[in-house]
Amino acid sequence: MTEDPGHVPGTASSRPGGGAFPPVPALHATGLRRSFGGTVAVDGVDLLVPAGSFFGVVGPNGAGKSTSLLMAVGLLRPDAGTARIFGVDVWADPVRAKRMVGVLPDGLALPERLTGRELLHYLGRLDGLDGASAARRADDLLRLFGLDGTGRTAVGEYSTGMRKKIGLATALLNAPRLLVLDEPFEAVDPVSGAVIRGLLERFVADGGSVVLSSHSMSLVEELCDRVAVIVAGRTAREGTLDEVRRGESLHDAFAGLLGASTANVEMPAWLRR
Ligand SMILES: Nc1ncnc2c1ncn2[C@@H]1O[C@H](COP(=O)(O)OP(=O)(O)OP(=O)(O)O)[C@@H](O)[C@H]1O
Repeated sequence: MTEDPGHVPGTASSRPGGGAFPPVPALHATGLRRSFGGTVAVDGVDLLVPAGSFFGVVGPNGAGKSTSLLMAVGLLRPDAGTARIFGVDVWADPVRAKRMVGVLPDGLALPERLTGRELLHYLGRLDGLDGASAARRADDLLRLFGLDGTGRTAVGEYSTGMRKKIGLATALLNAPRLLVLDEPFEAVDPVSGAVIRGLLERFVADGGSVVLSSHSMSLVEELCDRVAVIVAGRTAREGTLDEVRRGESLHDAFAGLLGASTANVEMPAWLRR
């Protein structure tokens, strides 16, 4: 079943009888579950990302954020659960669903021997762009991310931050309506970080939707209007930023959900001077 995928993000659809459908979410995942062998990675994650929102996903290491995002965009098959992008089921109609989303997965595998420009041009052509458009978008994106001086350098020789930026460029290449970005600021220098941040804010201001996972609570607090906290494979709390932090800082709310404290760190005796 679909939920009116042609609907314009952020607006209520009207029907002839005068009533209004609720706006179609940019992303709606329910009951996601996934195990790897004996390890339960995700054990009941729900994500409701309204169209036009800037949505943050936070959680401790190993909580299941990356696995949940992969399932939500149709890159990893869940053991159970559903995921829809603008109402289109990512498993029933993957081509249509994937056309609307740009993804930066964790540990993105890239063709190592291509230059950044060749990679973007090639992916653009695979996405159906004509040669001139693919070349123009490749050049625009390389310039945007400060990679236009990389010349003949193969992606395999890129630094960690450069790989993150070329990954982001690939996510933007097909001008998606939704961006799902797994730790987009990780390993990125401060100037590039500011560019990415400005770009994402502009993307949302223009009607796009963004889901990003991050370990930076301050960044999530500054950028996101909605947040999901994933703990031990489940959505522990989800809502507007204020609903999730409940009068505290996001950091304190997060630590509280984990029952964690950094006040009394037990230093092993052998490490003491
Ligand atoms: N391909 C895989 N094979 C086996 N186990 C996996 C695989 N992918 C993830 N896991 C396990 O699933 C759990 C959740 O991992 P995941 O990467 O989704 O967590 P995360 O919240 O994104 O963590 P981090 O913040 O450290 O990136 C972990 O226990 C991890 O070891």
